[in-house]
Amino acid sequence: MRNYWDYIKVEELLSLQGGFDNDESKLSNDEVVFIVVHQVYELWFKLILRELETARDLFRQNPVPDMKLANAATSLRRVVALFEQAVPHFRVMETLTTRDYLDFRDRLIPASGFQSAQMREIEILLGLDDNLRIPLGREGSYMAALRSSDGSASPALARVEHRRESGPSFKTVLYDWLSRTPIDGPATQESAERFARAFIAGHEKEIENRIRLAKQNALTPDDIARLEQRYRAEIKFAERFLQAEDEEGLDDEARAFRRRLRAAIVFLESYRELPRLAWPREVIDLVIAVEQQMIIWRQRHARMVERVIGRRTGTGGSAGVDYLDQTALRYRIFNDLWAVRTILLRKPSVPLLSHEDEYRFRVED
Ligand code: HEM
Ligand SMILES: N[C@@H](CC(=O)c1ccccc1NC=O)C(=O)O
Repeated sequence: MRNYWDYIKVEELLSLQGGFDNDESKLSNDEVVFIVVHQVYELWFKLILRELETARDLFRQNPVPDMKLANAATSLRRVVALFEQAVPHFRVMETLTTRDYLDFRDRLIPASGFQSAQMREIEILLGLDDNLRIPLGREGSYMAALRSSDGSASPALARVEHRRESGPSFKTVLYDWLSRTPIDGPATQESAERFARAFIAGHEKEIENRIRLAKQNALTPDDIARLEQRYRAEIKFAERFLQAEDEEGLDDEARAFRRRLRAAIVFLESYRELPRLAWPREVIDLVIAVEQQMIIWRQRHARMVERVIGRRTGTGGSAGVDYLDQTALRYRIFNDLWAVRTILLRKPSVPLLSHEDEYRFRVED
């Protein structure tokens, strides 16, 4: 007969909180809290990975079926909800006082959350650039930290190695998809760059207007000079960003790709009321929401760590909170999506489209 305990595997699940010696009777409530909070996180990470993989596989198609964008949004919305649920969960860990935790902490050395394979898988699947990674301080790379203490392979290492080899990152396939956006006409380099030029002109006009208003309301001549300098820097940023002149070492093809990508993001954000652009824009907004939640997760973990162990060295050998604060600040994946929000224009200032009708609903025959 079908029953709850056989489906949820309750007995097996409740037998997994015994720590290194698999004997929960030897553990304090504090240590069982420590273990259970981690296990709950790993289950949230499991669900996040499933949804990110579904979204990645969807965008891996070329063309990406428009009818499937709603499914991608559903997966990404669930990832946001999972992180939003996981972040406050650190509150349970904060019921541990520093002294309570120190009662069993030394026995954990050198184990660390730095060895959470699924967190690494989430970073890899999203597309975190390895060049951004901050060394832990003990090993050459984050992959080395996944080896057993005698240097042998581990299930965690196998899991992460498999993820690294299991296809392109979500960022890669999403950016490829965006670079194929038909911008005010055909999906060509020329139409992308023509739109970018028109947008830059609109941006410059809007900023000039803001400088004029600032001059009318500024307090002192120094204020005017400072504000004008800032606004002119914004104009320069918009030009360099849309012409992809802000990145060193790009060859012509890579620079042309960056220009198509960035023009597409600006285009989707600027005309999102056009029906055929609505879902694509919803997707890129959800990608920002996912990355925002991941940054908040890192921050919330670091504040919990600071509350529980202060700024002492981590069991994994890192500088502890100082290391964690750096990763929260530096680990960014979707910089292009975030940067566009600096240059978007008010609706009256965006360029008029020549092929607006092509973005209205088409009656599929
Ligand atoms: C009392 C609770 C905790 C403390 C004191 C703590 C402390 C630390 C410290 C100091 C590090 C830096 C690496 C090291 O030197 O060990 C770290 C890394 C990490 N911890 Fe925790 N942690 C705690 C709970 C958790 C929980 C519940 C999770 C959930 C899975 C977690 C996940 C991670 C991850 C994924 C990293 C690697 C972060 C990165 O490299 O960006 N930690 N933790
Ligand atoms: N790195 C933590 C120890 C720790 O939190 C931990 C130890 C074993 C297994 C998971 C852990 N969680 C996160 O790092 C610390 O320095 O206290």
